[in-house]
Amino acid sequence: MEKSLPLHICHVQKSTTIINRSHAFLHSIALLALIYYRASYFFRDTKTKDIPILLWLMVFGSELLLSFQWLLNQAYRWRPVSRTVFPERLPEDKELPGIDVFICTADPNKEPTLGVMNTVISAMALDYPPEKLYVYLSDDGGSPVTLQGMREAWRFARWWLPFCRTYGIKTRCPGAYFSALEDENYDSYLDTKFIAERLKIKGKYELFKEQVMKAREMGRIGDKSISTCQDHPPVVEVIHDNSTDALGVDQAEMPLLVYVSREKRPSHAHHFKAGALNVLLRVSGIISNSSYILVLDCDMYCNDPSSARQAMCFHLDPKISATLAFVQFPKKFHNLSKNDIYDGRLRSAFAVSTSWFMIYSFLFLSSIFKQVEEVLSTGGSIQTWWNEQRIWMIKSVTAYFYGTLDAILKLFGMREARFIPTNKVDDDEQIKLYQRGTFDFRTSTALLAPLVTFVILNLASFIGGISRAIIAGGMEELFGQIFLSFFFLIVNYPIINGMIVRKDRGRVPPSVTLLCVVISMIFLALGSIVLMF
Ligand SMILES: O=c1ccn([C@@H]2O[C@H](COP(=O)(O)OP(=O)(O)O[C@H]3O[C@H](CO)[C@@H](O)[C@H](O)[C@H]3O)[C@@H](O)[C@H]2O)c(=O)[nH]1
Ligand SMILES: [Mn+2]
Repeated sequence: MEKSLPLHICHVQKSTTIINRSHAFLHSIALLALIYYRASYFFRDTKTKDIPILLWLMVFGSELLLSFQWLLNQAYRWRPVSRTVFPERLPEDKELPGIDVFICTADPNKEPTLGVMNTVISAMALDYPPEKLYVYLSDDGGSPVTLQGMREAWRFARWWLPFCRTYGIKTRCPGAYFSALEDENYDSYLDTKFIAERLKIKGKYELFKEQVMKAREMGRIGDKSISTCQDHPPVVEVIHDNSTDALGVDQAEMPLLVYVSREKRPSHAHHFKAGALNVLLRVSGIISNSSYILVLDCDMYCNDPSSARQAMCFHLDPKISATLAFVQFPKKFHNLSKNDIYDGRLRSAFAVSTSWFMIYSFLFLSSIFKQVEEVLSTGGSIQTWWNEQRIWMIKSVTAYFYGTLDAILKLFGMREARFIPTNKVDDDEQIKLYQRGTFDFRTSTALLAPLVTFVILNLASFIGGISRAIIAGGMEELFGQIFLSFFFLIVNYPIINGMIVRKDRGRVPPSVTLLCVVISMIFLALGSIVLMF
């Protein structure tokens, strides 16, 4: 028997490993020195304690927290690897295991049906034996519009799938394929048969779009009293269509497509996406019961048709399959602008705060240089790093702050689990601002307030520091304060710009700025009270 070649190879990135570990070593020494300095304060003679204990504790607490975060982040820096797969070495199609694809949607208004159906179609069009592929959509909205959309998607897929297979189309999400087409102009290189076929399929796609829109209009008029998002009976429907309109393929060459809307009643907790996935497990257990499951959100699509086969290169490897739970593909975002201000690319960032001066400066520079090194070596630019800094600060004072608050409240039983699906409807004005690299501050006051307060406090700290240095001297002592607040201010210039300069609708509303000035004054007053003790 011929010796079987490996399905995948894992390479350790040697040079990155060395850089990461040396950096981790130096950085941890500096952190330990800082912690030692902070802790030694408590053993000092009370007479030499010039800084109030409360302040010391607060700063120490946040430094410990940041150090802990830093430590956790070392996990994926310790042994960076890259993996290569060889799908061509997989067993023959008839020996491949079945895959159940689970897609969840919750609300046809926030998650436009056309987008959800594009996800469904891209999953059906995966390069995998169709008789081994089963696509399930869970509709928590229980909406007839979505069900009708599924029937239309099925009809269109009968044209789309053979088109993709014949011409080896890489982008299997039709919406993405046709919109990318508009930007490119390479038709002169292509044969006329393909161009004609593509035109035909584009026509079918336009028709499909129209049908989905029509279903939406009908849904609006339909009787809302029978069922709502929160209150509806279960529906399971295997989508099929026996109409004889010129078929693209035989039914046999299409993956099975199933619509599932679980029963929801206001009196019963439905457990959000997790609850929906549980129901899909039960339904698929009866219909197909495949050994492997691919989970997608309704706003994702498979951007590489071979991804199912790629995943199988890990799952079918006898060396690791016994201990392998899941394969995770990196999320790629489409429509990212060049200067991606919201840092959608998802690289992680970190930093450590304020003046045992040498140690601080070392930690500050060490984390900045490490981050710059990582950004540049992963193909980013200085601009990317700058955006990451800003978004890290923004997330720290908003998302992480509220997340922590939420976790604490939940711990004390003062809050129940809640989930509001993200709005996936395209907002043209918002997209325009984003493409121009301008922040859109049209969001809740709760989100803006900590951010704007953070900026105002740093502004106060910067101005206060400068004037104290001028009036009373002592530039050396105040250098840390002045430098750090200046750094925060320039990184967050877009917020200052949104507060003061901009006049468009995406600016920071003046009422929010005013509110934050008041909050900042309260903070400063509290600070001075603490300083008095
Ligand atoms: O009651 C619900 C609520 C949500 N969803 C679906 O869950 C998915 C994620 O919801 P979304 O509003 O897009 O949340 P995000 O914050 O964008 O999602 C991120 O965070 C979620 C919670 O951690 C993860 O499940 C997602 O994969 C991840 O993309 C969507 O397909 C929803 O349709 C349901 O099926 N039922
Ligand atoms: Mn999402």
